[in-house]
Amino acid sequence: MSEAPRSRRSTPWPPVDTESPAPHPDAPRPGTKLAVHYDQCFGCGDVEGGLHMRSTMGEHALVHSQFAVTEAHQGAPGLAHGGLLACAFDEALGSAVGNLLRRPAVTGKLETDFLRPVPVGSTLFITAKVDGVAGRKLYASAEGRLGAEDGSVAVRARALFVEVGFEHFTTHGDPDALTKFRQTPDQINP
Ligand SMILES: CCCCCCCC/C=C\CCCCCCCC(=O)SCCNC(=O)CCNC(=O)[C@H](O)C(C)(C)COP(=O)(O)OP(=O)(O)OC[C@H]1O[C@@H](n2cnc3c(N)ncnc32)[C@H](O)[C@@H]1OP(=O)(O)O
Repeated sequence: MSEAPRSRRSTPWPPVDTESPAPHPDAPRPGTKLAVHYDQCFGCGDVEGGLHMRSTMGEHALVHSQFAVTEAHQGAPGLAHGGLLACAFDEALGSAVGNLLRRPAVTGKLETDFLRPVPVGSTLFITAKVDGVAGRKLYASAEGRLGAEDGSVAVRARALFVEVGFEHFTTHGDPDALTKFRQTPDQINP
């Protein structure tokens, strides 16, 4: 297959003036395996049929995540479903934002570029970073490589996360589940 285009993007990123993302003093050190942020999370939790993603804090404020594509993740025969790939990137990007900035945030916008097919049986190595902060708006981007950290780029994504107060989750979510969530060791607990 010919080399995929380096970029199919024409719009600047981040799309607004931002400040450099200063990692939180309690951000995990490089080499730290990142904890499951919520055991019922479809992305990283121990959920049947979930993505079971695992992430590690890397050097230079990069977060490395792996998504092992199984038969349960198919769209076309033998190939990963694009929506599930977007989900994997939502998780990887959210993990970068949550762990580096330690600010509760939700995905406001998520865009993906699918550059190469991702086969069942492959592992996508996703590297995510926070690109900039503008008040509550937290911009992050990621790329996913096939089979190895230096494999071919198959997917790129970028996202806007919006910082929210914990009332976001109590108002719109399940307060009992949130109570359980906040009892998770090392969780963000303002
Ligand atoms: C998740 C737990 C986190 C807890 C912390 C643990 C961390 C642990 C570590 C890590 C693991 C995390 C891994 C998880 C990964 C998965 C995350 C998800 O799946 S999140 C679920 C999907 N997303 C939603 O359900 C949002 C639904 N939307 C909303 O609730 C609202 O629309 C919200 C909060 C996003 C914004 O609403 P407003 O009323 O608070 O604020 P307004 O004024 O509308 O927006 C604020 C600014 O953002 C811009 N904005 C908002 N959405 C935008 C968009 N789509 N495009 C462009 N700009 C947008 C606006 O234009 C505004 O900008 P201007 O301040 O005026 O400059």
